[in-house]
Amino acid sequence: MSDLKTAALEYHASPRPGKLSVELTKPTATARDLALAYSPGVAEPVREIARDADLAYKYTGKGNLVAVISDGTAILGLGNLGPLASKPVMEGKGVLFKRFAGVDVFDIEVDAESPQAFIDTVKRISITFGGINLEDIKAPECFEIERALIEQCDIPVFHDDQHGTAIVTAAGMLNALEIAGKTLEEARIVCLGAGAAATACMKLLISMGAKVENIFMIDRKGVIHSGRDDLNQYKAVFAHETSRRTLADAMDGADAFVGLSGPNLLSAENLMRMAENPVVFACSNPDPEIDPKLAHETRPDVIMATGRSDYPNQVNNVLGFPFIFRGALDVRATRINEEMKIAAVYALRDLAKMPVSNAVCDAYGIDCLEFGREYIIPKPMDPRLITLVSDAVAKAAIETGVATLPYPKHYPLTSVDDVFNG
Ligand SMILES: NC(=O)C1=CN([C@@H]2O[C@H](COP(=O)(O)OP(=O)(O)OC[C@H]3O[C@@H](n4cnc5c(N)ncnc54)[C@H](OP(=O)(O)O)[C@@H]3O)[C@@H](O)[C@H]2O)C=CC1
Ligand SMILES: CC(=O)C(=O)O
Ligand SMILES: [Mg+2]
Repeated sequence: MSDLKTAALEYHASPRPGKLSVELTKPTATARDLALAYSPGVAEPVREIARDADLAYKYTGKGNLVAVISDGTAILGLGNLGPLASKPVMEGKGVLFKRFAGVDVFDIEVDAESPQAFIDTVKRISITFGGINLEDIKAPECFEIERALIEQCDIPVFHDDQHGTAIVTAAGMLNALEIAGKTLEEARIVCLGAGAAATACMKLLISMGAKVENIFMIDRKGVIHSGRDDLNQYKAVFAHETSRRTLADAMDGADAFVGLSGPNLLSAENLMRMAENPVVFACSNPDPEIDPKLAHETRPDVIMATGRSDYPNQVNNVLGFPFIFRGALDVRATRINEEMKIAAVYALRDLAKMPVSNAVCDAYGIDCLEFGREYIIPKPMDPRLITLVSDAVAKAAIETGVATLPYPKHYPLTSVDDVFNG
């Protein structure tokens, strides 16, 4: 077994199985405490909530509790391995929510025989939560699932692989193109993958200025173009007239490559076809579309990112979902809208240009981090993420009328410790 494999299995198994547990937030030392926490005292908040459902936010953990829910149909880039196998990833998302944004998580793996069964299950349990983070659900089913749940629930429902990924990719892409001396409006972009993450990433880039005719999206059958008659409605949006048919065709002269597909699908030969200062986001997890070492050897001018923690430029939704939900929960937003997503993009983009503290550099064993080819996007350990991204999201929710609470008195947050000092 490789060192990482052994260490990863040991990490998950010991000293106790898994990565998350439930903690108590109130005293339980005395009979009096128990009389308040449970019978008879618990009857009082029950009566209050029955009278006014909003009081669940006052008397229970609902307002800080997010469900991370999967059916296991697209676990990272590992494919459809079923709901139970997705549990380590869902627990992992819970770890990140809590560590970076103080958000409590129940991970829920649903063994559903159909998208409708999944929707029904999630809808029925949704009242328990302040928000729902859908995770690792494959396309195209994920689109209808998310749409139906947004419509049926009055709390934020957010498919992280779509929107979290899109927000972080857009922030990184704006910075990478700036370093390459190019613009989103003019960039020719190849997107390998046409599923949940790829569709949302390209849609967001288009809404921020990229031209659909400059985007070549590729699925297992090749380039998505207007001559194809096998496209579902989600892929058809990206079809345009072109004679390019293969990944190699699409890569000729491309300014940016975004990989949201699977491991080792981008060859050195195809990388060679790109324009100067090529931007390569090989975001498939755990194994990228091209090994960064090979990419750098092939193209010394490459601006390279992956989805992983162990290379520079981690373009991964970990930079999004904890802070986006933090902001949305704190103003009790009823949804996460486009304005909130774009506010998060700009907050991430701008943070990468600010000086980085020694503490963050130390956490990564790096002497110095400065905006440039090896640092286009903030590090997840940067404590300013909760300050800037959550604040931007909360403000955008208020400005667009989806917040049901005013701007919090304890904002902007300086750390996770501030979350309950409001
Ligand atoms: N870094 C990050 O933050 C994130 C990374 N990802 C990564 O993106 C990838 C896709 O995830 P997701 O969108 O949720 O999954 P989906 O199942 O929704 O989509 C997968 C897509 O990849 C395409 N694909 C798979 N193999 C190939 C191939 N050999 N050639 C061309 N296209 C291929 C599929 O094509 P077809 O439509 O023809 O089946 C499909 O469009 C995963 O590797 C995942 O780890 C996802 C979210 C976040
Ligand atoms: C990062 C992530 O959500 C994924 O690879 O699916
Ligand atoms: Mg995912």
